[in-house]
Amino acid sequence: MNALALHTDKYQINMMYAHWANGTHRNRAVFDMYFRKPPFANGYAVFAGLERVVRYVQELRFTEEELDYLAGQEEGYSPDFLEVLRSLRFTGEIYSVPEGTIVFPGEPLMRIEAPILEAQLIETALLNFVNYQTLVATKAARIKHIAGEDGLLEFGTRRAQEADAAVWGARAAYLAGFHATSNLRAGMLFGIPTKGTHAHSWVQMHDSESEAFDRFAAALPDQVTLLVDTYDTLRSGVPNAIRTAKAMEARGKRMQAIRLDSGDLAYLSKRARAMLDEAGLSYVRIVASNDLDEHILFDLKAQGARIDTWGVGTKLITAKDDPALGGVYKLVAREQAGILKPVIKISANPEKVTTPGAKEVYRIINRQSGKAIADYIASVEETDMQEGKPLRLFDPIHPYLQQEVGEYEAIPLLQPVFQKGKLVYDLPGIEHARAFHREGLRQFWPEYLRRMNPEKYPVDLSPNLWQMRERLLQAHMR
Ligand SMILES: Nc1ncnc2c1ncn2[C@@H]1O[C@H](COP(=O)(O)OP(=O)(O)OP(=O)(O)O)[C@@H](O)[C@H]1O
Ligand SMILES: O=P(O)(O)OC[C@H]1O[C@H](OP(=O)(O)OP(=O)(O)O)[C@H](O)[C@@H]1O
Ligand SMILES: O=C(O)c1cccnc1
Repeated sequence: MNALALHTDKYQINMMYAHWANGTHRNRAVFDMYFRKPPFANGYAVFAGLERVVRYVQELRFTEEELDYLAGQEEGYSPDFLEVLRSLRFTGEIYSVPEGTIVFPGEPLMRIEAPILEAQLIETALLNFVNYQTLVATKAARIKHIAGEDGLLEFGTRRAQEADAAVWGARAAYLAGFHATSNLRAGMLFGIPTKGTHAHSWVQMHDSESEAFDRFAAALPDQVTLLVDTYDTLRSGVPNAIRTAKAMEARGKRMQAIRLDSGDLAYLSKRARAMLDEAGLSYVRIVASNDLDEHILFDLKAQGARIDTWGVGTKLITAKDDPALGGVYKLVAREQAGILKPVIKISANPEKVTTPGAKEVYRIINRQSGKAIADYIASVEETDMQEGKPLRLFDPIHPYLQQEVGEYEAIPLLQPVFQKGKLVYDLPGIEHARAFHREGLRQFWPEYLRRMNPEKYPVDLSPNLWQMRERLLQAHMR
């Protein structure tokens, strides 16, 4: 089940076949991956999915079963073509921003340079991995932004769009600042912390709530979080939890928390906090869950809710309010007579006109403030920004919006990941990627990071690139 070469759209194989039939399948091509609009009307996205992409590319090969399946297709692919597929391996270059990077619309997140046969094959899988993981990481970052230093638990597996989404979504949430997941497989696969409380069924399996609480505490004395809303949160759940906590104290143990899972979470948490404090149990924390997202968190905090840890499931793992990131993979250069020539895709919508050529992205940091001013896309041959020469920044759609910058640092965002088909990138561990993400956020003024109506962060083109795009546009308009 791990074979993923056919995890692609049929049109990719058909184009690959037609290239092969015409003898052009070894011509080199350059593709950019980027998105046009951040999800959730957020100001940015959090890039995720590279680890999955690396594993996929490393293992990319057609199995006999896959080749047999292709041989039976109505297209009648020639056996000689299937032989070419049998020996296909990725031999090209992939550049990518690291996982956890704060990214913006219109800038290349990945650049793929390879024979067209390979570059075309991997499009679908790369978009599949990066679109989903980036979406969930971005949703998680929004929730984290509101939660601040509170605890955040990922509870989404039961509502996720199948098993892969559950584990990679749990990883994306951790990358963006969640503290643990309830999914043990994600914990094992990625080395992320796991946490669990108990369900209503535990209470219902006993003759009384207090018996259920005592038996749970006896079995797992160091990991006791009791769900207090099975019958009546304030009349029975919290008083029973207090009795159990006191009995634990007599055995030298401390209850960790209670969990609220229904009703008015602001009111109930304040009342529960007061009851716990009055009983001398100020160390017992309060966990809340029930269809939470960043908006409800914001509201609950505004109401003075006394919640220490938030369990978030459905709305995070399914990105319920904006469930697809529209990342695309567009051809920007192709080999002609042995050299790579930029190509353009024209659209009546100026935002959809592609930016031709192999490009690098630089994050321009103001040396005085240490904050990011803009991202600057230049052709790979341009070196002005590495040499610190003054830059003219202007909006590619509204070129009259301009500024000059002198004292800056230009950080290249795209890193080499594969070179001539070999992995040259040291994949950072998840803890490292998570810390990198947290540090990256510090580079941005809060105006770009706020939950509602964020400022638009500038993503600009170098004058050279802009002129080249204009030239190609004019040439096609004639
Ligand atoms: N004080 C509050 N302010 C804003 N939203 C809240 C507050 N308390 C709870 N919520 C949210 O309101 C929604 C209430 O969900 P729902 O209508 O299912 O009620 P419930 O209390 O869970 O009922 P049930 O007992 O049927 O589960 C949830 O998304 C919850 O997180
Ligand atoms: O609400 P979410 O953000 O998706 O978090 C996960 C939910 O899963 C559990 O509920 P359960 O499966 O028992 O269903 P219910 O509480 O919705 O009835 C848990 O009690 C949370 O409420
Ligand atoms: O551990 C929990 O409390 C939990 C796990 C999954 C879903 N809801 C709650």
